[in-house]
Amino acid sequence: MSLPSLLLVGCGKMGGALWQGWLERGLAPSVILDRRCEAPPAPHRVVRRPEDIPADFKPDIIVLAVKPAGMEEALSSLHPFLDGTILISMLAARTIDSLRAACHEASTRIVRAMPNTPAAIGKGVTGVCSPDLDEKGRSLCTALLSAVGDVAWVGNEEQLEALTPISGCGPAYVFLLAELLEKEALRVGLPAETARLIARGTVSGAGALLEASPEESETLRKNVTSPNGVTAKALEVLMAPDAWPAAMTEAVDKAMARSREMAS
Ligand SMILES: NC(=O)c1ccc[n+]([C@@H]2O[C@H](COP(=O)([O-])OP(=O)(O)OC[C@H]3O[C@@H](n4cnc5c(N)ncnc54)[C@H](O)[C@@H]3O)[C@@H](O)[C@H]2O)c1
Ligand code: PRO
Repeated sequence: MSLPSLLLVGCGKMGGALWQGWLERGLAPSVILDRRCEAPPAPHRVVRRPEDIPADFKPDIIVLAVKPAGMEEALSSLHPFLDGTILISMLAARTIDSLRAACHEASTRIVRAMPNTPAAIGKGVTGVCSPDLDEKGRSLCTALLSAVGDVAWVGNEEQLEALTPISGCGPAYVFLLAELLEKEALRVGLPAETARLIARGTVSGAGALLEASPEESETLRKNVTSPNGVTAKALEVLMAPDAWPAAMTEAVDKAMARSREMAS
């Protein structure tokens, strides 16, 4: 597959993960704009200032992955490239209306997306919505984003905001679990190297099983849990209503509230 003509703006944690995922599939953005991208593997494609983008470059798609606070500045510097393009914003807490306003009068079709960092290895999940796209535009975006993982089109921005604290933030919750398991492994007396190996292997192995198995996650959990056995004792603690279920609800609510606060 070849990519559409693509300008990636912002190549930090998230933009860099997308870039890495595309590169690993033999794809590459036509131009990457990042003011501090240090050691790019394809330097001829990377520019640090919008003035250094070739004036005759006409991107089909611009992927915006700067911090939400940098939206206006980035889009105003991109004005010569916005007419007739599709802009896919990866920004949390920036609405389609605010993106459109920041494009001023340009005839840009706006797409709002929420990716996650496993895109770097082609295992991302990206939620997407747009009121502006026809079938062809949707297919183009799907082709681009499905190169780095699963794509879930949702009907409106409320749904996109709802999935942000689940899939956008979700990898952080899973990495935290790996950190905590490693700490516990150390606490119960395992050597550091073993603690790291078994914590990472447990989280990544469970993730891989979840991916490979047709079973529900609940069934996979029950498969580990012998009646009246060892796991059951641990889950009594973790699954108590005021433990993980309550903590997860509170975490998602707090993340949603922060997203709304950042949007206002
Ligand atoms: N990190 C994640 O897991 C994640 C997940 C989903 C969505 N997002 C969204 O992605 C966006 C980027 O987040 P991040 O974590 O990658 O941040 P980051 O700070 O790591 O990356 C932002 C990059 O943008 C560059 N940049 C800033 N202003 C620029 C400009 N005007 N022109 C060119 N380059 C510019 C910076 O140099 C930096 O490399 C955010 O809006 C965030 O909401 C992040
Ligand atoms: N990372 C971004 C944040 O923490 C958005 C979702 C994941 O704000």
